Amino acid sequence: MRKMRYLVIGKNGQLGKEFLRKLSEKVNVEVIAVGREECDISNLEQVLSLFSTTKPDVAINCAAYNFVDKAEEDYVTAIKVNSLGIRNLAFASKKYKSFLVHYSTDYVFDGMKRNGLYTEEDTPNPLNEYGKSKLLGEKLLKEETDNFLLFRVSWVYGDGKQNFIYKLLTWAKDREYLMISNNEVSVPTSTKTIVEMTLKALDADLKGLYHLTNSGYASRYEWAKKVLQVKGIRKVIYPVSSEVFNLPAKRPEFSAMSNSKLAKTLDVEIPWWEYELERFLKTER
Ligand SMILES: NC(=O)C1=CN([C@@H]2O[C@H](COP(=O)(O)OP(=O)(O)OC[C@H]3O[C@@H](n4cnc5c(N)ncnc54)[C@H](OP(=O)(O)O)[C@@H]3O)[C@@H](O)[C@H]2O)C=CC1
Ligand SMILES: Cc1cn([C@H]2C[C@H](O)[C@@H](COP(=O)(O)OP(=O)(O)O[C@H]3O[C@@H](C)C(=O)[C@@H](O)[C@H]3O)O2)c(=O)[nH]c1=O
Repeated sequence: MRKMRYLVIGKNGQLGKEFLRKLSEKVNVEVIAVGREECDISNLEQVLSLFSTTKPDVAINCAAYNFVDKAEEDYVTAIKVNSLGIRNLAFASKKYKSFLVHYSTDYVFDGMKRNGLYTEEDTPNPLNEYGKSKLLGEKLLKEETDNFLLFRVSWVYGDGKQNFIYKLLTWAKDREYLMISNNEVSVPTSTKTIVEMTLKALDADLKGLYHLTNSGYASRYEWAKKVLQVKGIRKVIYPVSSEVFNLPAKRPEFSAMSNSKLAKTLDVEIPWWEYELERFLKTER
């Protein structure tokens, strides 16, 4: 029997690394992984050549331009990667009959919802260039193929530097005290949960759009307090409004998404963010 062939695109990012770790535990699968050096997703020729030589059953796209503040100026790169890059992957997936898994973000929402968590039915309205480029990526994906799983994830952390926990721990080393925003609320979500739920969704032959987060929600201040507590770091930490940082990109105030659709469809309990965070911090490599 031919082995199931997975293609992981963006192997050097935090999510890409977690997929490689998890897939290496699986038997009877073949895993091909590429980084930006091997395939720049904004380049259609490179993408087509990758798919024609590998012909994956499932392509998992972990590549993205994630620099939220930088994207305000460098929106051309953000669109090339997060929007046109996804169209390239979707086009190639359709041509070579692969199933495509892709990830979007809570930053497609404006954070103004006041009656509950964001569901898949809510209308996106991104506040910043990064969010706009990711939303356009979603649209182009759906235009090119219907053979996809699209997960919106939020506040992702794992083995890497492009996440809030890494930044917080660096600030805690360098600064006398910390100021952390208490008017931004979403769901810290681990790469481990994302990978486990994605693989379950693939096993269950799900298709379409799902919000994939850990359960519950928190402000950045609550998240930071929990990180320092678990790590045993004693540091003065003040809750402040994000406005004091005067960052280039506007961020949504409340972008927490509900994972109910996914949890109910798969009939699973998705770990609470505090539980998952503690597990991550205690087993960090
Ligand atoms: N991090 C977060 O907080 C969140 C992430 N997401 C989404 O989750 C997914 C995974 O993110 P995450 O693992 O955190 O991302 P990372 O930033 O850790 O990794 C992204 C990877 O994409 C690669 N990349 C960038 N541009 C290109 C390109 N043109 N062609 C090929 N590869 C490229 C980068 O390569 P290089 O190393 O060379 O730069 C990097 O290895 C992404 O879709 C992201 O938008 C959604 C919500 C929150
Ligand atoms: C400098 C500083 C920032 N902050 C806050 C303000 C700001 O909103 C936030 C910036 O942290 P980050 O750079 O990790 O945040 P950001 O890059 O906006 O994180 C986002 O990344 C993209 C990719 C996503 O898709 C989102 O889900 C989300 O994870 O931290 C503090 O609380 N204290 C500080 O001292």
